[in-house]
Amino acid sequence: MIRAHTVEQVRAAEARLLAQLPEGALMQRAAHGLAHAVLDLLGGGYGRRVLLLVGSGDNGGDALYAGAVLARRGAYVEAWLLSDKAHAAGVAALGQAGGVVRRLDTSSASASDYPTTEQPRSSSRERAQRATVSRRSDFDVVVDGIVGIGGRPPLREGAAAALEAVAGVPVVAVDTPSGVDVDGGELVGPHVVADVTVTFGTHKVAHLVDPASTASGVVHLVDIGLDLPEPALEALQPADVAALVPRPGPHAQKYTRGVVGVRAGSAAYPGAALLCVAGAECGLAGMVRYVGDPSVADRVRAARPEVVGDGRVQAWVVGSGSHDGAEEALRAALADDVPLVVDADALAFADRVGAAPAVLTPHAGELAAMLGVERDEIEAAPLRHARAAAERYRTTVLLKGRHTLVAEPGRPVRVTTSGTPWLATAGAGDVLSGVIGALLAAGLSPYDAASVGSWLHGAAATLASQGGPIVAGDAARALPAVVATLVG
Ligand SMILES: NC(=O)C1=CN([C@@H]2O[C@H](COP(=O)(O)OP(=O)(O)OC[C@H]3O[C@@H](n4cnc5c(N)ncnc54)[C@H](O)[C@@H]3O)[C@@H](O)[C@H]2O)[C@@H](O)CC1
Ligand SMILES: [K+]
Repeated sequence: MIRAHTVEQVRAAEARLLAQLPEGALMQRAAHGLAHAVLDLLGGGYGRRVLLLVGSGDNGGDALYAGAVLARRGAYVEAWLLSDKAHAAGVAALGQAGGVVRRLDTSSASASDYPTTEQPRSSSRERAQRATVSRRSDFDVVVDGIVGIGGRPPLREGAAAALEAVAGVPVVAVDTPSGVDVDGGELVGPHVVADVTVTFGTHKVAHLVDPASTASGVVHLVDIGLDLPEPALEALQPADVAALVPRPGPHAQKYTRGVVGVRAGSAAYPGAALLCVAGAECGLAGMVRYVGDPSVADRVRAARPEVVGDGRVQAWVVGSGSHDGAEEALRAALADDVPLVVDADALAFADRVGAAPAVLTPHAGELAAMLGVERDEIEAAPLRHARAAAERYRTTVLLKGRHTLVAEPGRPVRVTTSGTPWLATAGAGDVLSGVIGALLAAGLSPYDAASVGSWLHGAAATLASQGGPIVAGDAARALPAVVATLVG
C-alpha cells in the first residue's frame, strides 16, 4: 500500500522522532536520500552541474546538505538563495564542500534579472572561488528546495521568477513541488512542475491526488524512520488488490460466489447494458442477471449466453444508460435490500439510497450536478468534493478521473493510480460499474469493491492498450487476465 499523510501528521511524527535523535540527524537522512536520488538521475556526480533553488526553511536545508554531498562527489553545485533567511548551517556545509552560494534579491525579481553569464569550464575550486554563475543551459538539474510542507501556495513572485529563469532544465523537487497545496492536492497559482520528487517519511496527499500529482513527476520515497498513524489517503498496490480479490473456495458454486444483477441500458442506449454486463461478467461473481427493456435483454442474451433474467441477487448495478427508466430501476433495486452501485442516470436520485450499502460512481460533471457546483470546481479540487459528497450522502463515493478517488466517511480516501489515458473512452464507466457490482455481490464492502474494481479496471485498460488506443469493451475483455496475474 502507498500511504499519504497530512502535514500535521508528518510534523507530529517528526517531532516524536526528533526528540529521540541527535540534532540534525533527520535532516541528514533526508539530504542523503535526496543526494542519492539526484546521483541516480544524473548517472553520477563528477562533472555534473547542479543548481539548488533554496527557500527560507528546512526544505532549503535539505537541498543545501544534499548539494554538499553532490559537490563532494565532484559535481559543480551552485545555490541561489531566494531569501536572506536560508538555512545557515546548510549554507556553510555547501560552501565547505566547494559549492557556490549566491544570495539573490527576490523582492523585485523578474526572470531576466537572474544570472545568465556563461560558466567558465575550469576546476570546481576555481569556479567556487570566482563564484561565477551559469546560463540555465549549463545546468543538468535544478533541485527545488524552495518550500516543502511548510509552504503556503501559490509560489511567491521572486521564487516563480527564479523558476522561470531555468525553465527547461529537469527538476528534482525536495519533498513536494514548491507552490502546490500539499494537503488538498489543488493548484492555485505558480508552482514547480517536477520530473522527480524525492519525499521523506511518507507520501504527501499532493503526490497522489490530481491536479497536483501532475506536478510531482515520479515520486521517490526516502524512509527516515517516521512512525505514522492511519493515513489520509492510500493507493492500493498489486499485492493489496490480490489480497482483496475474491477467489472461489474448493466447494464454491455459482450462488455462493455471488449473483450480480444489472439494471442498466435502455432502448435509447442498449450499448450501456452490454458494457455494464461485460464488466459484471469479469468472472469474479458466480452469475450475472440482466433486467431491462425486452429488446435490450434479447441483445444482452444474444451476446452473452451466460446471462440470465430476473431473480435473487446479492448486489445490483443501476443507472448506466438507463435514461428515463433510471428512477424506476433504482426503486426496484432498492426494494431488494442488497448493496448497489448507483451510476450515471440513477445518480440524480442518489438521495433515495439512504442507509443502503452503496457505491455512487459519478464523473466530475455528474458530481457537479449532485452537489450544485460547476464542473470546473470539481476538477480543480476533486479530493475536497469527493469527501464532501461522501459526507453529504453518508456513503461510498467513487469520483472518476485520471486518478479515481474512493471516499467514505471515516476512512482514508483511496486513490487509483493504475490505468492509462486511453481509458478515457465512451462506455468505460459502464464497464467499471459492472465490475464493482460483481465485487459487491462476491461480498466485498462498498469501499473495497469500489477501490479494487477501479484498480482492476485501470490495470485491464493498461494491459489491453499496450500503449495504444482501446475501446471500453477491450478493457472488459482484459479483466480476467489481470485477475489471473494477480492470483496466479
Ligand atoms: N521537520 C523535520 O524534522 C524534517 C523536515 N524536513 C524538511 O523540512 C521541510 C519543512 O521545513 P519548514 O517547516 O522549515 O518549512 P518549508 O521549508 O517547507 O517552508 C517554510 C518557509 O517557506 C516560506 N514560504 C512559505 N510559503 C511560501 C511560498 N508560497 N513561496 C515562497 N516561500 C514560502 C516561509 O516563509 C517559511 O520560512 C520538509 O518539507 C522537508 O523538506 C526534512 O529535512 C526531514 C526532517
Ligand atoms: K520543494
